[in-house]
Amino acid sequence: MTKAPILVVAGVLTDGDSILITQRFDSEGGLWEFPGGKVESGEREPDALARELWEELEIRVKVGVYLTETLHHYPTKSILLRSYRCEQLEGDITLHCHQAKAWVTQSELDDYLFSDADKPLVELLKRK
Ligand SMILES: Nc1nc2c([nH]c(=O)n2[C@@H]2O[C@H](COP(=O)(O)OP(=O)(O)OP(=O)(O)O)[C@@H](O)[C@H]2O)c(=O)[nH]1
Repeated sequence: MTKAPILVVAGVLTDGDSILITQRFDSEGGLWEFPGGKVESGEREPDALARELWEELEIRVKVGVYLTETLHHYPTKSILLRSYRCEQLEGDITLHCHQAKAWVTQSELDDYLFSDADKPLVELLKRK
């Protein structure tokens, strides 16, 4: 039986020309992604994203425009990844759930290995 996809929200934070990306721990595959996480039952997506960015990075954000969504089937689960632009309002980034962060320009995105679900978003950001 096919399981329902897990709804995940991801935030695209920018500082000038740079975009924030975060790297999972090696024990979780070590791939790069956009910070965010699973939407809890009854939660609005922007609220979930703001909560996740607080939990993961200790920053308060304003969630902005919706960017895109990708339905990706991993071998053991399916993810519906929905991304939004975010503006940092408060806080200094402190990593709680990732091993590294990087601020990268559009052209540098190709230098990082992303989760498969993120590839359409990466392509979109390279064109923006
Ligand atoms: N946050 C985030 N998760 C992503 C991205 N791309 C992607 O495939 N995922 C997957 O989506 C799922 C999100 O899980 P998570 O661990 O970040 O969410 P969470 O904080 O709510 O998890 P928890 O269940 O450990 O509390 C993971 O399986 C992760 O690998 C992405 O760009 N950002």
